[in-house]
Amino acid sequence: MSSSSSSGSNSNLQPVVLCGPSGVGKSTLIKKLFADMPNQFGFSVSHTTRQPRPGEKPGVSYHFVTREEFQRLVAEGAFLEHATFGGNMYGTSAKAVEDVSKPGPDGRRQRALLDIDTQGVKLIKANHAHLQPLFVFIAPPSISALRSRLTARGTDDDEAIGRRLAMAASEMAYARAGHHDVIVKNDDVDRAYGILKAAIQGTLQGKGDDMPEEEEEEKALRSKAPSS
Ligand SMILES: Nc1ncnc2c1ncn2[C@@H]1O[C@H](COP(=O)(O)OP(=O)(O)OP(=O)(O)O)[C@@H](O)[C@H]1O
Repeated sequence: MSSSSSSGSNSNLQPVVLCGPSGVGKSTLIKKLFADMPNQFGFSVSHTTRQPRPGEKPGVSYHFVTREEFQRLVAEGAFLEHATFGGNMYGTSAKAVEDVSKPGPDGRRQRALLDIDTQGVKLIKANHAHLQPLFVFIAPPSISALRSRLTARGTDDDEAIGRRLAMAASEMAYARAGHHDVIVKNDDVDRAYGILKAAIQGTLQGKGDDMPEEEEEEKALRSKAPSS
């Protein structure tokens, strides 16, 4: 684990990368972190090709760019991840992540918090290793628990849940190979949050939880996932 020094209130500005299957509870844990440690963490400002909405401030809400500019940034490898939603392109640049820990107008620095997928983790490791983040994998107690959570959340139909589970199986295989600094098994939210907080504060001994044993269902799902 490495740390950066700062003159602000945060002594450790190492970016935190949270990664884990859809529905595993990343947003839930992030919400707890923001409530428990207010003003210490910040999200990077994304780039987008969509038009600003009333009240949105360039460079604050988003970096608004043209499609050409966006494509140029993609070609330069500037993004840790990018995707198209509803015809508009969105991306998280390495520079935007670095900017989080630079002093803002009030002089305060924040620690960047990223919620990205395994593809993004691989890109950081391959092309943006200088960010030196703390890589945390949030693991489900089991694939069947993840299925129940996704079903209970009620935001996806069966087909989408199947796709998410196949993706989850491949992300879990990547995590089992030891690419993350810390594993947090989100069985009980408060217990999981305790481990996450200790990892972020640098007081965790070891690498957190063990990955759950690979289940037969997970193996079968993995064969259906796009290779990542
Ligand atoms: N430890 C837990 N036990 C049971 N349910 C949980 C737990 N943690 C989160 N949940 C529930 O699981 C669902 C998915 O959680 P959440 O939306 O935080 O996942 P996510 O990882 O952010 O998903 P996505 O990547 O799709 O946005 C929510 O309904 C949440 O309340």
